Amino acid sequence: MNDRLLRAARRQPTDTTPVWLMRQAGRYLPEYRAIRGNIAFLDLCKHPDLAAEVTVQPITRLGVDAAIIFSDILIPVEAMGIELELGDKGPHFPNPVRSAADIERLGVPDPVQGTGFVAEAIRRTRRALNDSVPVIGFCGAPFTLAAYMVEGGGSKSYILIKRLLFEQPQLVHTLFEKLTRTLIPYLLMQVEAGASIVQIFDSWGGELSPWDYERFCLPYLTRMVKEVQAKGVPVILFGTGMSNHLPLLKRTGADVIGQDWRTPLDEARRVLGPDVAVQGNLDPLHLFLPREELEARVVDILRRAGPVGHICNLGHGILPPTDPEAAKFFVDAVHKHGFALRQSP
Ligand SMILES: Cc1c2[nH]c(c1CCC(=O)O)Cc1[nH]c(c(CCC(=O)O)c1C)Cc1[nH]c(c(CCC(=O)O)c1C)Cc1[nH]c(c(C)c1CCC(=O)O)C2
Repeated sequence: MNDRLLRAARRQPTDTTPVWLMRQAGRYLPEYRAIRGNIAFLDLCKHPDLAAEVTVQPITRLGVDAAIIFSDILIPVEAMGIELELGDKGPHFPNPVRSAADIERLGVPDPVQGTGFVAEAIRRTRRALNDSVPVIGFCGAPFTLAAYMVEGGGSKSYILIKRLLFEQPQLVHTLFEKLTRTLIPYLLMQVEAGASIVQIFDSWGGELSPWDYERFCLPYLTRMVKEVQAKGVPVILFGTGMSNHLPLLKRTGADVIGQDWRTPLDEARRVLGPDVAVQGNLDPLHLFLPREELEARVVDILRRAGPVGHICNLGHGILPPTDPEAAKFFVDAVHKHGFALRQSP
């Protein structure tokens, strides 16, 4: 198996820098759009054969060093018994979670009964890949998931979830506790099915001050990280807008801390110290730069990160209008300059 990504996560030497792209299976790929043209997004997630097929698409086309299972962070939330719609405008919960009774009604699903199709997609993906690259499992973090559940969908201001947090903190702790008791077995099911590493997406965690993040999020994240690591599997923790939260993220014990493009990786390293790996962090919009400028950004990222303990990636998900050739150029440039960096560090 190409184990560059797993070695980098454990800060072991590699021949070059491993790379994958958040949202690497998605609408920028014509072969994804061809399948998605005939099936709704949630149905695609729940159809293990097709989910495995789209998971493998970017491996074949881009030559990335890992597959991330095709699914969504909201899949286990739906299994808690709340109606979820995923339309053109993003996720929508027609009956958002706003009261004690709403939280009381949520279940803690058995992972196989509620979301067994994810495990099946992982098994089929591993077979299709013939174990050529590792499979990344994932879930959302309690705050990011709760933000969708309480707001009823995406948000710009996060007023409802933050008001609930500050006006009725005990309610939010009850919700986070239920989410954590759902997410830990969900991640362990993915590990059991063949995920070799997992990523926790706290995409909107940067909306909270470090003070609130420490009190409301850290205890749950730390539990999730510990339980996965107890199975011998490394954990990547990713968030955006969290330059000032890095000391907290480090305290979760995660093996890898994912960075968006706002934090230069040498600065992240200065704060995080030598015993944590970093992931990132090209601005997804940089894939629209002329090729030689894109290449210069890659060289800069690799130099700042150094040769050990770096998984290269975008700073957030790849955007639908991106040219797949630009994504391929990015992956090739990381591999080429990653080799060169190790010849003359
Ligand atoms: C916040 C979040 C969500 N989902 C996810 C996050 C965290 C990552 C991040 O911060 O971006 C995680 C996610 N969503 C998807 C994956 C698949 C794996 C991958 O290739 O990275 C992963 C890891 C597929 C998807 N999830 C979604 C799509 C688009 C669905 C389609 O085909 O129409 C895909 C490929 C839908 C989705 N799902 C979500 C949103 C906001 C949207 C709509 C945005 C959009 O339309 O691009 C919630």
